Amino acid sequence: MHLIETRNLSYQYTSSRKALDGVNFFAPRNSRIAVIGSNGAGKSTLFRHFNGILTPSSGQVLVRGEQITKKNLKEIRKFVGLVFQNSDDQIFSPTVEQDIAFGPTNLGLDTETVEHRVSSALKMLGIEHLLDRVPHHLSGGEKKRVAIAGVIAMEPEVLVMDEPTAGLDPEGRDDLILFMNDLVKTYGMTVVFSTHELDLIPSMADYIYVMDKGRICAQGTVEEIFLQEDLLRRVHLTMPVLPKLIRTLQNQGIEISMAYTYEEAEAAFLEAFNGRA
Ligand SMILES: Nc1ncnc2c1ncn2[C@@H]1O[C@H](COP(=O)(O)OP(=O)(O)OP(=O)(O)O)[C@@H](O)[C@H]1O
Repeated sequence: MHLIETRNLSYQYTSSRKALDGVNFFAPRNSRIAVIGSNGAGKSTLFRHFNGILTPSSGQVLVRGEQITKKNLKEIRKFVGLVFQNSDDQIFSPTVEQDIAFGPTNLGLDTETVEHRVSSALKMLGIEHLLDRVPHHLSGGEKKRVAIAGVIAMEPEVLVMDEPTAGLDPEGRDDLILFMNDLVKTYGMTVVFSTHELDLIPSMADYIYVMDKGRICAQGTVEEIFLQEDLLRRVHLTMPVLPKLIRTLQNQGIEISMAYTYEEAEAAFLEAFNGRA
């Protein structure tokens, strides 16, 4: 049984084109899944189905094998935490502390547990110093961390993040990648996210879904997707810079292994060029 599964999921806002059209998606336990696609491809619409914010026009959404109903909605939202693309849609309390406490308090947890959850979430996101700040006065990157902390404080088993790296500075992005990987490795969580920063995906995901015009047009491992240059071009995406450079060198007859992360590329270049003048 998958933690999240959609079967032939379609969704239509009031406009004529379907925002989702027959989407079959699944997230197994302990996986790191990237969903990519150009603007308007349907990524946010898909994510909003995972915890019942949107209800399918047709098809099914199953969470732990169960369809989402009014009765299990609260339980589902505890299980699947969704971080919105725009942090302002998520943050509304007068202080950061109150904002992060909002979710756990709503779960009916006692004060001591709520305090513990809030301080752990602040620590995990490295934002203890923001505790008393007014959320709406924070920078974009700070707001993003607060929004993620608020969801983490609910201790979901699946964390769904819509463009989590957008607006973060380079250090903030690196911290987020380490944090996400730690959630999966140390806490056994499942992470599903969307991004336009394809270069980051090899260090953040094991599996990729490619969306175009409301459909899943390809899916596979990082290697399987990023070597399909034609497919990426067709859906208005570009191959990440490291595999693209290595592919160019290979096409020029240089013997070098394909690589996707910085560390892999460093090893591949050293192996290929070691000893050359
Ligand atoms: N509230 C809404 N009302 C009407 N149409 C909407 C609404 N939200 C999204 N859409 C439309 O649904 C389609 C999918 O949008 P969605 O936001 O899911 O795309 P996305 O892949 O997340 O895009 P982006 O990368 O720009 O965030 C688009 O055509 C969009 O215009």
